[in-house]
Amino acid sequence: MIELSELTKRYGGKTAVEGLTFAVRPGVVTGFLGPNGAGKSTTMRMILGLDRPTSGDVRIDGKRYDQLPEPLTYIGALLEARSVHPGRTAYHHLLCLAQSNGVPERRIGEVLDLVGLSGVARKRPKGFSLGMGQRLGIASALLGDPKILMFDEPVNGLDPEGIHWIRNLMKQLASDGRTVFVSSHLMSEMALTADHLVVIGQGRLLADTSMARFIEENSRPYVQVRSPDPERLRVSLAGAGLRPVPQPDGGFEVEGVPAARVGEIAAANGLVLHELSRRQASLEEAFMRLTHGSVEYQAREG
Ligand SMILES: Nc1ncnc2c1ncn2[C@@H]1O[C@H](COP(=O)(O)OP(=O)(O)OP(=O)(O)O)[C@@H](O)[C@H]1O
Repeated sequence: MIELSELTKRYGGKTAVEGLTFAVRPGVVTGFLGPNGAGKSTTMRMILGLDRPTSGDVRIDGKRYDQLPEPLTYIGALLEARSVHPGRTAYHHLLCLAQSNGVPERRIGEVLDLVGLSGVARKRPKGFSLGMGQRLGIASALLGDPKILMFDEPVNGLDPEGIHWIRNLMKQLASDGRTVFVSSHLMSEMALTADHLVVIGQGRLLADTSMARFIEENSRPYVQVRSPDPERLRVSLAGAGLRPVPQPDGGFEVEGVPAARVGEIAAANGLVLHELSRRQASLEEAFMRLTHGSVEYQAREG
């Protein structure tokens, strides 16, 4: 478990993270979301002891990072910036990490196998593709067989096969009972991967809730309905006190009513329907709605 308590970080006059309190629990994938500059990387760096909090504190299974005897065996992380010594082979890179963390050498073969890099173990990572580099980063994170894993933008720049692989790996790690904390800007990907969400904006906590509740609380469900006779459908729905919103495909979106009621109104008016479905907004729409007020860098609408 990762526990943050009133965590605050200031860089001069700039407050990057302010009073963050939340816990990341084992057994589920927890997504970490926030607009650009919200403070996600700063928070992750503080969890790993790479940045000192101005105030507040972070505990990894009850201990501060600098109190962990062999940190890699407690928490493994993939951060955005890759830090691999250019002169070392993939195997040698992992060997150095293993030796400084009391990890037996045989574990290197296991993690290389797990991430699919056994064939290039003796090659230097400077010739690796982005996907191979990410796999090596993940091998480093898994090396100490830690109970807690943290990934900052793990799917950045990966092809669909690589994205699919990382998604399944994270789910597998969580179902093994590990704590998995992952940041990403790809909402559709996050919706497929995370069970729980922590959302921040301008350094402050905006939400700490399950994926399903987050979407439900930050979006309104609606009914999508389509008929070969759209004008009569519109008149019938409006006559029943509803507000059908026309869509480009000739259908309507209707808020604040169950799908069954829309079907009954259509039947009572002898209307044929080609579509009647209940829709929930996507994670992306829910995220945009929640964070709208805390977006720091916003492009002008063209
Ligand atoms: N070393 C630093 N010195 C000064 N300001 C910093 C430093 N690191 C981060 N910041 C500022 O703190 C804020 C939070 O940055 P951070 O990189 O943590 O955000 P983020 O949520 O990870 O953003 P992104 O999604 O763009 O990666 C930003 O306004 C950033 O400019």
